Amino acid sequence: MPQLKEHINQIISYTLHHILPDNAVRQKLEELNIQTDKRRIIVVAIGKAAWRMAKSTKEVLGERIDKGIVITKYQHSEGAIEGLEIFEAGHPIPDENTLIATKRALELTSNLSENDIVLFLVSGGGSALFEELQEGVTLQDIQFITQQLLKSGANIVEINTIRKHLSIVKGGRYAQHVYPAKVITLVLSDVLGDRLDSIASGPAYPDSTTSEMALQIIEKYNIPVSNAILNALKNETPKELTNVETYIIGSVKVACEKAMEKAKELGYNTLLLTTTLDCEAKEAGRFLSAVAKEIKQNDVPVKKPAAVILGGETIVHVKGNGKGGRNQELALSFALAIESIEGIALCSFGTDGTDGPTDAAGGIVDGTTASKTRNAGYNPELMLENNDSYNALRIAGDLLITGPTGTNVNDLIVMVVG
Ligand SMILES: Nc1ncnc2c1ncn2[C@@H]1O[C@H](COP(=O)(O)OP(=O)(O)O)[C@@H](O)[C@H]1O
Ligand SMILES: O=C(O)[C@@H](CO)OP(=O)(O)O
Ligand SMILES: [Mg+2]
Repeated sequence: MPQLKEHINQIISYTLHHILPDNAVRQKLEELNIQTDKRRIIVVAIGKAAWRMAKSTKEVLGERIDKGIVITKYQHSEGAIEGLEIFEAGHPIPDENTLIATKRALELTSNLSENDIVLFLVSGGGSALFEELQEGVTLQDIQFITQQLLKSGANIVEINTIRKHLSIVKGGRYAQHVYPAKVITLVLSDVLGDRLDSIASGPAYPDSTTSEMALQIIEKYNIPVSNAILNALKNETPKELTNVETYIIGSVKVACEKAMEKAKELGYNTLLLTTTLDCEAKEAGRFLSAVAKEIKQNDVPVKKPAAVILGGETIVHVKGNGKGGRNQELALSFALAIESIEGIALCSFGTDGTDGPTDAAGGIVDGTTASKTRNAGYNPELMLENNDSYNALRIAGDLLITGPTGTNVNDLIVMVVG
């Protein structure tokens, strides 16, 4: 069904264009009237959307910015921004450059006074990109624990509970560093339910998680850690901060709305199924195949031609040694369940343009996908089992490749039944 996939592509392009943070940043800064504030302004931008958020901020505030820094993932900077220092670092595992860049951010925001504002631009990815180590914790410790957590099936709230308690800039501690300056934070949310203390591990937000919770998570997922790490986890994060002001300027809900808008324009009956999908990726794929078949056969719960939209972040228990991501895994599982059925297509992708440790944003599949992989001599069921969704979809020619998008509001799924 080439036309269905073409429509999905149009829905995706439209959505990605309309969820760039530029306008939302501009609007919020104007609404807050920061230009006229007499205090000195220092910009600190972290995350995968940091560059674009900083660029729009510069466009609005110009010379009002005294100094600033952008810390983003490799290949996510789009060039120089006058007056701001730009750093790129490792994600999702922090590296030496994370520490170097963060050290610089801390220097730029040291010894501040009540006459200063830190304009903190936060997007997902910030946890790996903004890190200063607690005494007794090494970079290798953080890298190892992050690796273990990422493949354990732990969700991002759980992962960040650990990250917050091991860090001296996360979980509200960065706000303490800049005190008594005011931190005004604009947040692009990539966490379900927009939990501000979880997005980028909430460097300037009171932490709702505790050391006890962190220790329970270590136990729940059997993460091997030393006594030094257990001790570090016992350092409690701040639960109250008096110098922070926080605003959410975008989330997966906006992405879902934009996708619905374009689908309607293309003539589809639309259904927003959820903005909080959070189950195992391949189960979500299988479940959605059942919804698609119901629509195809009975026009239930929505009449054909139908576009069903979902937002969220699934999880994967990575057990195999293949290559993939949660969106590709969902798409492959869906493709297997609708193999050879016509009139159904689905795309699941990360709005940041990267799904797992791959160069794909996700997968865009239909009833021909699994057969194409099979006809090339591969076994797509085994590949799914081995968490090798990237190669299964690559062989079928059904990866979605966008490159870094400039934004990051979690994952979007567009399913169409014609
Ligand atoms: N081979 C694989 N198959 C499926 N998922 C994987 C695989 N390898 C890693 N992942 C998942 O990819 C996630 C990280 O993906 P990424 O797109 O970078 O996340 P985010 O955009 O939230 O930073 C990990 O949590 C892990 O569960
Ligand atoms: O930085 C983080 O903690 C998470 C959530 O905000 O982002 P990402 O999943 O993109 O790494
Ligand atoms: Mg994420």
